Amino acid sequence: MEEVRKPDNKQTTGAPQTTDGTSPSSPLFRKGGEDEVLIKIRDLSAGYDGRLVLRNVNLNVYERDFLGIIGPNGGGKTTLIKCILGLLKPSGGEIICRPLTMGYLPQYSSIDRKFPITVEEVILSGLSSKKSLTSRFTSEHREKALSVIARMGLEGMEKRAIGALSGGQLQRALLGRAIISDPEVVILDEPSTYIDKRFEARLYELLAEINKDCAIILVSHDIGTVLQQVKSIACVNETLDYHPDTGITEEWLERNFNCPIELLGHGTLPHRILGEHKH
Ligand SMILES: Nc1ncnc2c1ncn2[C@@H]1O[C@H](COP(=O)(O)OP(=O)(O)OP(=O)(O)O)[C@@H](O)[C@H]1O
Repeated sequence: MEEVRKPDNKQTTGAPQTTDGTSPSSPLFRKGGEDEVLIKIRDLSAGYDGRLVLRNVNLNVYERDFLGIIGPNGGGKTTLIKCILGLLKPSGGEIICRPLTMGYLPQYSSIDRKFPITVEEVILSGLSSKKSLTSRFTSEHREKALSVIARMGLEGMEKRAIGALSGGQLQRALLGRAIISDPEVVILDEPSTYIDKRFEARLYELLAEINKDCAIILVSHDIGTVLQQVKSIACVNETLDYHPDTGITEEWLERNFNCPIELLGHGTLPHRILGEHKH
């Protein structure tokens, strides 16, 4: 049973209402891709208060994909994620998927740090869908939370309120919440904003590990780092331009960012970008 999210049938489940139509010449086709398509996005448009910020977006997210989403500020990356998560109703087009478990790490700026909740409670809250509203977390849930706390390098901080964490520690706690349920898709919106270089290396090791069984969608401004981690890349700037691998060119970036971008070589992969633009 697939779920179809359309403007006029929010979160309706039922048979898919469109055929895939993907062909080898289509941007939706991934070279050598025999993996199942987990999420199909077709001609999606979305926005706020009648103003469209996304138009005609087409994208497939595959099983075990590691999709990087890049793009200029305000280009619509978070809006696309909100649509995928079912938090924002599309204005047009549709998102088709079977019921999937998704873990989500929101953008840091959207977190209320004054909310009175501890590290352990934040991480456990990622298992809320595994129990009824009124029942308590089981000892197994708590053991799982402890192992995630260790994986996130937050040992000893279990009972600390999130308001007393550094930015990087809070992002690690939120990442723990996103992965504790072993979801089929993990969506990370700017996960390394406050994370230091030492944990960033661990973060990407961890993502490579969970990517063995789980698709990852990673939104980031750090194009150089993203290109070294992901399998495919999409640039969102009102529309979406998909690249089935990471072999992108400066021209591709410039076209999508609408400004000059310089890639510095580092091994075989672009390492850093410099924007010499006026806006
Ligand atoms: N809740 C909202 N209500 C009205 N407009 C919004 C809302 N959220 C985002 N927008 C607007 O929609 C556009 C796209 O925003 P979005 O957050 O999706 O961009 P983004 O690519 O994630 O940006 P950034 O790189 O700065 O995080 C922006 O112009 C933004 O101001």
